[in-house]
Amino acid sequence: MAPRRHKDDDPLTRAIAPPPNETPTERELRMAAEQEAKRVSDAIDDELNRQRIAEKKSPRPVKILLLGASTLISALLLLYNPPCPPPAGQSESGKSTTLKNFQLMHSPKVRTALLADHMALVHLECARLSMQRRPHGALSSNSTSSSPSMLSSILYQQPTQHPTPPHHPHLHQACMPLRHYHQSLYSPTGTTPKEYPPLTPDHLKLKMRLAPLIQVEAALIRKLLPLDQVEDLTRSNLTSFPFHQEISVNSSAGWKTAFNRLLRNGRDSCDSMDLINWSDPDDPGVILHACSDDMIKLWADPTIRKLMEVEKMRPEEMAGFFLDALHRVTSPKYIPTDDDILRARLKTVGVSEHRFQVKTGHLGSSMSSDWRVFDVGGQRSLVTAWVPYFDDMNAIIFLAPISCFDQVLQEDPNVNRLADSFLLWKSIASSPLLKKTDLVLFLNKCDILRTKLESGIRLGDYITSYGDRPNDFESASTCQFDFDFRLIVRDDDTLPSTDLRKKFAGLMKEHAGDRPFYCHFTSVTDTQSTALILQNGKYRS
Ligand SMILES: Nc1nc2c(ncn2[C@@H]2O[C@H](COP(=O)(O)OP(=O)(O)OP(=O)(O)O)[C@@H](O)[C@H]2O)c(=O)[nH]1
Ligand SMILES: [Mg+2]
Repeated sequence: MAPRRHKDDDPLTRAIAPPPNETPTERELRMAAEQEAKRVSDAIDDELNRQRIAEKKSPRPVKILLLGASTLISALLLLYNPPCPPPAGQSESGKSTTLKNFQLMHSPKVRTALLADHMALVHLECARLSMQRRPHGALSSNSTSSSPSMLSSILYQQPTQHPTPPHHPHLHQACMPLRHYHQSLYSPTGTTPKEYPPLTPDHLKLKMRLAPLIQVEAALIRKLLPLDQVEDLTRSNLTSFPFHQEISVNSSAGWKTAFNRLLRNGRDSCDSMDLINWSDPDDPGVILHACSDDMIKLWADPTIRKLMEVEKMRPEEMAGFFLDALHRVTSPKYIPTDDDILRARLKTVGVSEHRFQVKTGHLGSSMSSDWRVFDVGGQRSLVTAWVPYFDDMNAIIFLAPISCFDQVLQEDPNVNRLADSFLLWKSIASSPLLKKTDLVLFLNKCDILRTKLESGIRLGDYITSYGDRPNDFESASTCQFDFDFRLIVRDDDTLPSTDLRKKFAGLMKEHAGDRPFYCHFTSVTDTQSTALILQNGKYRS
């Protein structure tokens, strides 16, 4: 029989036992410290109880979950079919941008806090794009660029040679327009021969003058990420700066900004002097300002434009639209505008809750001034993190980027992104878990859809039955046609005849019966129109 343990053997008892040979004075001090600790603990308990009672008495908050394609389908599959790996998803549908609209409208202090981080983000975007080193997979979903690394290799590694094809064909295809992907599939070598314009010694000089941007990139990443994340990155296989990967911020981690300090000091406005140390020659803002003319020169250079044309790159459609505003964003007086804040891209990792006081509440719930908006990162690894948020949401805002008709999923080049959105919408509408949740559909990125169609990208090249109908936004969004996408391998690729909005409405009716269908054509980077939708409660369309 095992010997009985004496209570003094218990490590916890030993840990809290008074020290042996304790003097009366020491004992007195210890007792006082213990009493103080108990007082603090009781106060915390009282406060928590008080908050619980207050929350019970106050009207229920309106809870809104922001979802884009991938997050939802991954969770549903996990719930219904755990062994099945979640499918590839679409991030960049505009969830965080919608959240930022809420923040700009309802939280002036948060707006101030966003400034410093977004200045760094805008600068990072300029530095990376000017070096043509935007990371793989980090193209905004509005981009149809096939391979920024290709241009990078021309400009930065082999300036006088033709580039070699990328090492990883799958990555290369990630955001490739279907047509080009199609061509590459059926061309004998797997790639279409391209004619690159020759570079001159002036381009080499330009490249050398822009070299300090590498240092800027590293410094900005350090500025943006919490210390532990920077350390993790440095420890990973990317052992040195600059990092060839997309920057993401875990929503639970506070950004480490100068502005958090300002906020703590009660400041709610700023000027650029708060954000750039002009006496430090290594400050990213100072270097960018010094490189500004060369960056502008680079982007105006006809050879570089031609290179981008050959590579099917459309920088104006990327998040880095700031390249058109280089002079403004690198000027000493630069402070990010609301537009800049909405357009700067930072991938979300994790689930974050944001609280707002809203004067009128809609979305089909009880009136309440307290709104809680949940933003969920679009990566599949986060699935389990946000599943618990499902059951008590008043509404889900589901963002379907409709400009993606000519793009395929990053992880599955056989699936058209728009077709994937239909599938995901169907999954939400038919989910028994969401029976009591209002579903609000944002058909997002309308501005990009319009630009794409105007630039001559034909809907009919991707959606067969669209045929020769007028290639403009109005026809595309309202005309009746079959959604039979090219290059879709799923069984349900022949979809019923309807227009874009009606297609989603039809799926809702088919799978959710007579539940109300709230739908909006949105460009959530447009603060004014988005504010109208969010503020005036025009949810019923
Ligand atoms: N032009 C345009 N850009 C948009 C629109 N909506 C989002 N974007 C841009 O698309 C990029 C991605 O948007 P996010 O809001 O970060 O996407 P997300 O869904 O939060 O992505 P994850 O965090 O990766 O899940 C950002 O650069 C946005 O500025 C839109 O309606 N029009
Ligand atoms: Mg996000």
